[in-house]
Amino acid sequence: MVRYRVRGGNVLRGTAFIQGAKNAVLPMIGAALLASEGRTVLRNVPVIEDVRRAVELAEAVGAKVEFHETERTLVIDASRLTSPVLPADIARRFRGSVLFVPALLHRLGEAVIEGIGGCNLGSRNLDFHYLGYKRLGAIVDEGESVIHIKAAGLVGHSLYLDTPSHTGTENLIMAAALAKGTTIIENAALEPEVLDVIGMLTRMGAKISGGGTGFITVEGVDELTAVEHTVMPDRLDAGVFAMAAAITGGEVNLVGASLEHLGVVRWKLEQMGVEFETDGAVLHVRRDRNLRPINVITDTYPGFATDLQSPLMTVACLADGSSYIHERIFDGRFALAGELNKMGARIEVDGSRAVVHGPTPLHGAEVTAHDLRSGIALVLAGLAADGETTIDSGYLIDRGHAALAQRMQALGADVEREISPLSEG
Ligand SMILES: CC(=O)N[C@H]1[C@@H](OP(=O)(O)OP(=O)(O)OC[C@H]2O[C@@H](n3ccc(=O)[nH]c3=O)[C@H](O)[C@@H]2O)O[C@H](CO)[C@@H](O)[C@@H]1O
Ligand SMILES: C=C(OP(=O)(O)O)C(=O)O
Repeated sequence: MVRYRVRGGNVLRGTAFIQGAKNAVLPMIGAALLASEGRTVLRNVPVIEDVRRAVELAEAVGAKVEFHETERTLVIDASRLTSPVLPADIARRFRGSVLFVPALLHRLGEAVIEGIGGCNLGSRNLDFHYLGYKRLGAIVDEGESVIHIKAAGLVGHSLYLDTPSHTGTENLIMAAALAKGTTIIENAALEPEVLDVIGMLTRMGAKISGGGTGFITVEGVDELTAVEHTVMPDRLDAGVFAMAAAITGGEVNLVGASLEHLGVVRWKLEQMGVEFETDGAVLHVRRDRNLRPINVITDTYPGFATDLQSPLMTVACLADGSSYIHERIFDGRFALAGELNKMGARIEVDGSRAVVHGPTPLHGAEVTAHDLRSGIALVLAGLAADGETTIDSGYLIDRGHAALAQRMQALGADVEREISPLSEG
């Protein structure tokens, strides 16, 4: 029912406040459920739909949760969990629901997964999670529609991930944190969000070493304590606002953005002609020359983040020449190309590779978000387009970006969020 309306042509200037990281706060809510006493306080929580769903899911399993949205603070009391069931009507609406499983296994001895949601990006398997739980002693019954996991006390073991899964690493660390004995996780994810979650778990009393090396050791402890933790800034939100400045030839100050976390994304944007400068704790971004084309291959961190590949595809439409994009993480991320082509782009897709023929002036059109990042990529396209762009299925954008329209308006963009009876999402 949510739709974004963007009228293009305005150059973005001013200050944007970068939200706390969606992909850090969701596992942290899962981690908070591991504490059987006391109240956890999470600060810098992004006010996004995924967090609202996570609050509903935590309440569904028995936790008491207060989301003080104005203060961007969550207070979670998980001293009494009452149900192992992750109900389909909530769990199917976001991916982070998968991060509740370790707490349910430790606290209630079982977890019942009626459905897992998240962006529709092609195949999104969970086999590393289930194999890991099994190696730690759980019984996993993968039924047609319901997955039932039982564990009468997990025991440490050596684990290996075929690829460094982000949530897989977080889940196996949480499962190992309260297991008996030592767990080793090889080929673990290196994303900054994973390190922030390890930081929180460590303060809760978990014994975790090797974070950021790909080889993590977890010594199980008997209990974890509720703590206060401030969620790291969202590097994907920061990347999007940097690209919004870039695509409009503007100049913005990003408060709360970490240049270090942008990693390769920063180097690629610089090659395209975008300038970054840190001014103390503020990141200054501007673009005042023609955009150059770029080659991008997505990868797990520290490679180019797949979640920023979609907005980068939009920026590439305006570059002077052909850009080449190879998507290596998800097989269903190029639905965006068809939407951008409706706006005048010339993008050819061949399997996991795309060639963006720039520069193509974009014009407003009625387009659809297929997932969170294609949605925000279409907002960027609308900013650069002639005329008006409407983006249906706007709920997907609200899953991951807080107060997007207001923050864009503060930079001078003409972006409105509206509730439409005609569209879905
Ligand atoms: C809530 C959250 O943090 N979501 C992020 C997380 O998703 P998520 O944790 O789901 O992504 P993963 O890193 O697990 O998945 C990456 C790839 O590994 C495959 N795979 C993963 C697990 C598994 O058990 N088996 C398997 O084959 C997936 O199909 C996919 O092709 O990382 C993605 C990749 O950076 C990001 O796009 C998402 O924003
Ligand atoms: C893929 C994403 O999210 P999720 O894993 O929550 O679906 C995303 O944030 O772009």
